[in-house]
Amino acid sequence: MPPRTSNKVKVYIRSRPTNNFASDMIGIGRDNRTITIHRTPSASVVDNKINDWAFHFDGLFNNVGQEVIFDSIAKDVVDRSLDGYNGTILCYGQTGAGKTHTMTGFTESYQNRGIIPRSLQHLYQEINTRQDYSYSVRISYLEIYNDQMCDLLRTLNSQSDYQQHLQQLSIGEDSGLVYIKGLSYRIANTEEEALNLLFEGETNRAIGQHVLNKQSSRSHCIFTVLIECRSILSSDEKYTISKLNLVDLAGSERLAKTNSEGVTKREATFINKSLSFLEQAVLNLTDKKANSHNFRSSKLTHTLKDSIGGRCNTVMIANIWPEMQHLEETVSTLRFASRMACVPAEPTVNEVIDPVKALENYKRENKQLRDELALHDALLNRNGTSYEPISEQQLYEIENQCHRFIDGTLDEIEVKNLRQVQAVFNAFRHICRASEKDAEKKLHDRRAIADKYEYEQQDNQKMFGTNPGPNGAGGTAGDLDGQSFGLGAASKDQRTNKEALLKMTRNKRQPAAAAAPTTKAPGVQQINAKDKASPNGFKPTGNGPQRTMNTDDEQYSRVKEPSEMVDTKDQGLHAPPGRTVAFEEFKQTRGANLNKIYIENKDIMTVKKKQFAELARRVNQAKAEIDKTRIAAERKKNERLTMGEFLNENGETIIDEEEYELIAKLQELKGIYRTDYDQWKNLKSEITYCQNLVNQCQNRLLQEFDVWYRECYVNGNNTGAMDSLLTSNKNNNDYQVYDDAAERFERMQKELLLSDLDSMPFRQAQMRTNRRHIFDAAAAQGPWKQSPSTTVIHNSGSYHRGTYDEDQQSTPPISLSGSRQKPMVR
Ligand SMILES: Nc1ncnc2c1ncn2[C@@H]1O[C@H](COP(=O)(O)OP(=O)(O)OP(=O)(O)O)[C@@H](O)[C@H]1O
Repeated sequence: MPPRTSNKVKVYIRSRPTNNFASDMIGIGRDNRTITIHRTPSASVVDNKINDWAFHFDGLFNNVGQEVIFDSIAKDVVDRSLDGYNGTILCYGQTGAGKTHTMTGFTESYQNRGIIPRSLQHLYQEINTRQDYSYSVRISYLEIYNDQMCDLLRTLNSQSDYQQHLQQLSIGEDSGLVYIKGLSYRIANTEEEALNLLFEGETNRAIGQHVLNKQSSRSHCIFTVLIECRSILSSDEKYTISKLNLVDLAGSERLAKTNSEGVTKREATFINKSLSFLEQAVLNLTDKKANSHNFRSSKLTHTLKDSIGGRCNTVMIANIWPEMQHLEETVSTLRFASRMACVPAEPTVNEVIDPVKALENYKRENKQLRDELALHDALLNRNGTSYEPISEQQLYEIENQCHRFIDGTLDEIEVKNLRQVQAVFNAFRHICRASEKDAEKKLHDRRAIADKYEYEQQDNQKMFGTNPGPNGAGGTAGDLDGQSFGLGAASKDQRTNKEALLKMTRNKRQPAAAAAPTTKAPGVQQINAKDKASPNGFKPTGNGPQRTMNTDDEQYSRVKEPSEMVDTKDQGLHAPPGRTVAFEEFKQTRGANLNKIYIENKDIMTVKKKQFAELARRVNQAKAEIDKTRIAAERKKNERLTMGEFLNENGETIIDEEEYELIAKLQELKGIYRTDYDQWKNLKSEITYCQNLVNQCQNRLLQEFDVWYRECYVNGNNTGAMDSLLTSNKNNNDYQVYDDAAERFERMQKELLLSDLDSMPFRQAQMRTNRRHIFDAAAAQGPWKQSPSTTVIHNSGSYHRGTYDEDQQSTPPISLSGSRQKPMVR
């Protein structure tokens, strides 16, 4: 066994003197640190239990007196508590093994007094020798009975007092330190006062015992000495507060063995429960990953949360009763003790800062520094330098100077001391923040204007010429003033519907229809029929009856709707459909094959992505399972190690079935994990590949659509603007298959505008002019009769050039299927 490392809880074994020492079963090593147990297996019963153990501790005490125990185990803890370290000494073991004897001893026999009275004696003796420090000692005595706490230093006159006090305490925590609310801490200036408190507590405990149990101590008792230590010599604001816990745990017992009944059984259940919580908590302390919350599972563990290991100097004495009939209990005590021996402990001094003293010190230091500065200035003949705090008035003046400095009306800001330098910096910061806020507000206002402008612009583009005309014709779309390009707002019912538009657009490009103007698609005929009665679906002047919308009417009005730029009232010009609509059509015609491949690829990718997600879930699940199993296996291994390893004749380690199963399960899980993980990785590359295919399809689709759109709607000579529009959009990373070119164009414009708000009016005007040029160029190519002198502003807001005869208003102004149909560029 390797020697025990010092940064662990120290554990000692004390065996109760007996004439029946089971020497054939219990062996004590010569080093007085090792104890071996050998249990003879029962001949009649098949017994798979372990029968041999070897435990290694910090010390073993057999047949030694109280003084040796104190000097060897407790003295150092008491000394260190005077140095500011928290200390805990706790006695653990089966009932009757000598815990109370070790901790308290016989209160009536001085020679046989236990650790507590000896500690108190040593404590005060030591305090008297430490002349440079002032100590204040306070004492509390807590009993935990049936998971209820009782303050043993309260005056308890009767049994009912005892029961009443059980209810009055609760446990609190502050920055990881545990305290008992309501527990009294009594000042003890001398050893005698402290012993008085110990005996008072013992008396109260006896009152409790009288009512609640008549046998051994059936409760856990924590005698706490709180030591506050301040230096007398130094004015240091730091001081130490340490807590010395002397714990006498209730004895563990086996219910079956003691045949406990009634109250005793209930007590034993509570004791065993709290001790097993303690075991669990100790086990968790040895496992870094374990949750420290289970300290709260019982009053005992919660109270001792900051007193076992960690920053606390902890020592445990495991009391055993080395007789044959107590072998089971002895093994169980030793096993718990060996677990405790694994709990890490790195004791640290509990230093506290006294705020009052700290303030006094700072004030003194401040004064000294000022005096020194004054002396320094006097030596350098620097008069008039003040080190007083800056007044409000001075601050105002400094800020003023900073403003003037920024404006350029002041060349220098005069500063004489550090405070002023800081004040100047603060003033600059203040000014900077104020102007930032101001700029933000201005930007916000401008953006609001820009957005509004942008919105109007978009709206206008969509509804090119859909405003009610100046003649007041209800719902008539057109220019507001009847002179310009007619950007206005369309009413809702005038807006188009995609399908209708698509239908109409297709009809427009029917080759047969294009060749023979007289052959019209049914939809077209229907519209024309309507046109006869009411061209445009509106009454052209304000005098006629208001338009009533029926289904056909609606359809017609949709066709005329400007949002997709359909032709208006005259025979001749036609606006191209929006790119979204055109794209739908393209996907069903020339781009059908490509679109099919695109959709197929996307579907495959979707399926793969689903598989990918499922696999990822499985991989994660396997990982979680592995982690869980690994923790369990490690815990099992630790248990095995702390109990001492057992080897077979070949020198191989023997492990129990549970641990074996855990290891096997771990291997199996790792296999599953590896397979799934490999699959997951393969699928990941497949998805990347599929994504590339989908992207390629998308791009192809778009490229071919652009070509097709140009062929169908843009005349060869007029493609410049459209080209630039398309090209600029292609460079945009956010390019979406379903994006309308116009929308992208708008977005680009918006970005430009937002980047330079001052240029907004200029750019808007430029856009409008460009549009006009494009339109002019497109219109100039038209096969219709051109008469540049005639300019017609249609109700739809679109603007056509060509022959227009007012008298022809009764004839349909638009022939969607005729040869005169001419797509327009907007
Ligand atoms: N080392 C020892 N030397 C002399 N007597 C001892 C020693 N250890 C125990 N005894 C005696 O054994 C008896 C039981 O001891 P004690 O009450 O301390 O046990 P305990 O572990 O506190 O039991 P419980 O958990 O039931 O309170 C007492 O009479 C005590 O004096």
